[in-house]
Amino acid sequence: MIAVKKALEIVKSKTTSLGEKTTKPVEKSNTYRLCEDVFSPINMPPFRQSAMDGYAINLHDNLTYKLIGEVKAGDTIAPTLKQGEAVRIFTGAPVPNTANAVIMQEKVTVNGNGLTIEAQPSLEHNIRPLGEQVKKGDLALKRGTKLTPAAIGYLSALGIKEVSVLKKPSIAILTTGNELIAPGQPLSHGKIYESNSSMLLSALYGLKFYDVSTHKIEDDYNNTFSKLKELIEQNDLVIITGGISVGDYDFVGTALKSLNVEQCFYKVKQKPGKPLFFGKKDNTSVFALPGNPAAALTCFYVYVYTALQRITGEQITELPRIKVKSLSEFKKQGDRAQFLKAIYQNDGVSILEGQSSAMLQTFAVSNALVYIPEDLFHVKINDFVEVILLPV
Ligand SMILES: Nc1nc2c(c(=O)[nH]1)N[C@H]1C(S)=C(S)[C@@H](COP(=O)(O)OP(=O)(O)OC[C@H]3O[C@@H](n4cnc5c(N)ncnc54)[C@H](O)[C@@H]3O)O[C@H]1N2
Ligand code: MOO
Repeated sequence: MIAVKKALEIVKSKTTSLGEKTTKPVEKSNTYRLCEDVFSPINMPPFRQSAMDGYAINLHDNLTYKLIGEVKAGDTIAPTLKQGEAVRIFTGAPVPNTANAVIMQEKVTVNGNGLTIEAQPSLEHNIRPLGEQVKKGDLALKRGTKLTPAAIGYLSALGIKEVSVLKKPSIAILTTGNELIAPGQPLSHGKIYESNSSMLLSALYGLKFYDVSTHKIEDDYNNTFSKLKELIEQNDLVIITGGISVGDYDFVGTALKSLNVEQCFYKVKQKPGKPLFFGKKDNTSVFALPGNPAAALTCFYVYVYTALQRITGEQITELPRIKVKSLSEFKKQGDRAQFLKAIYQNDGVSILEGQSSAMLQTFAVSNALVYIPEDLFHVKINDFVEVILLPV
């Protein structure tokens, strides 16, 4: 059995960025990282643009101008202004080449064709210069930039429709157990509804991993072997739940061994999630999570999350951890490190009742896990504890 910290170090050292490229439509590239520099195909803005609703003028040394026309957003033909002339103009409209300032309408007096301004503006006042944001051919976004809604808007504004990004992993979830029935089917004695696949699938979707398939097998060695062989060959990450403990019908460990999956660790000194397995076959990472649902989800947030961040080339690979005052007292039994379901609010963290690894009802209302290291046995009210913030 290895310590939590050591297990996390091993996950980090054994996982690395996939380094494969793929092309995505820009609107579907949120959270992907650019794998190439993007150069702007246009000047942005592509023309001298009015920043205000008002009047574009061709300056002269007098405060009165003659109105000769109008330019609105989208107009492609521009009037020609002589010195001392003005046109009505609107925000976003192209400023005629013959105008050199825009005066907002609140600062003028209009009298028929005559326009009087309050004071002489500076040259190019209220005009967004051509290429102010980025010039044609210049670097728009660097390789490695994580695409956010703002970045997607920016690239779209440059007319870019597709981006070359780092591929995200293809992931398979495999649930094991004769007792598992799909929700919607009648429940006979001895059976339970299978819940780990929808739980892990939604956690992955929440983290923006969409290339995920789910599979289910019964407790049968040959099926376990052949299904795992197929999934490991076809995916970058395989997440198994159940069948990893020491029961006579727990076949996952032996099947992984026969498939020559390198065992990086098996069994961690923690509660829940003691029988956690992590292994590698070529470039595929394999996690066998305990079947107990709360143990499976805890291991997902602590270990699988970290592997996913490493595989996608992120610098920060663990969920945020903060030190917060405990609003509860907690006495630990045993000497394993513990991850306790908890609710974090501004004034502190409450450790909840009902910490069994078989139960999800406590987890369902939690937004944090309190980490109790191996050498901590008693948490008193107002003691500072380490809190892992869950992405919920
Ligand atoms: N003699 C020992 N027995 C057990 C030990 C041990 O050290 N010695 N460890 C216990 C611990 S701790 C855990 S955790 C479990 C893990 O066992 P497995 O990973 O082999 O999981 P299963 O036995 O297949 O299932 C455990 C539990 O979870 C339910 N389950 C499984 N899959 C799902 C699913 N997809 N959806 C919902 N629920 C699921 C399953 O029915 C069991 O109740 O081993 C202990 N035993
Ligand atoms: O380690 Mo198990 O996950 O406690 O139930």
